[in-house]
Amino acid sequence: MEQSGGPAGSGTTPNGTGPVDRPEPASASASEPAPGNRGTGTAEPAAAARIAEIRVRIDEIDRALIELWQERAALSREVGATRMASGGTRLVLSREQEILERFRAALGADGTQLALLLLRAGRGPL
Ligand SMILES: C=C(O[C@@H]1C=C(C(=O)O)C=C[C@H]1O)C(=O)O
Repeated sequence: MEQSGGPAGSGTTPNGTGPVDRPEPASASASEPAPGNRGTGTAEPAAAARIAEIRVRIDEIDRALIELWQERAALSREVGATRMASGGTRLVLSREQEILERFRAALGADGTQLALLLLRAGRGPL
């Protein structure tokens, strides 16, 4: 995958002053981290240990997000089916606007994009 922050493999940010942002070495070399630190992106043991610890929580959060995402989509589909079976509309745009605004207020422009994906997950593309 393309790395951001400078030309591939340059090892510096665009102005050359920022932190090093180079991809992991593809194969064993002098600069490769010790085996216990592999995959953390640093050869410094204390930093590698902290990164591994934080990643445990990140993985928990990701699992919860995926589960909540799927639950929300199923509930949204159920609302749509219930409404249509009762002669109602498939969508309620005023409610979708409220949700978009909720996410925008909390997270800014990325929140709007996230809410659009959430809404789409529950009803498919328009
Ligand atoms: C779930 C509903 O139906 C649709 C889906 C929505 C959603 O995923 O949040 C919101 C509005 C509706 O277009 C609802 O009306 O609450």
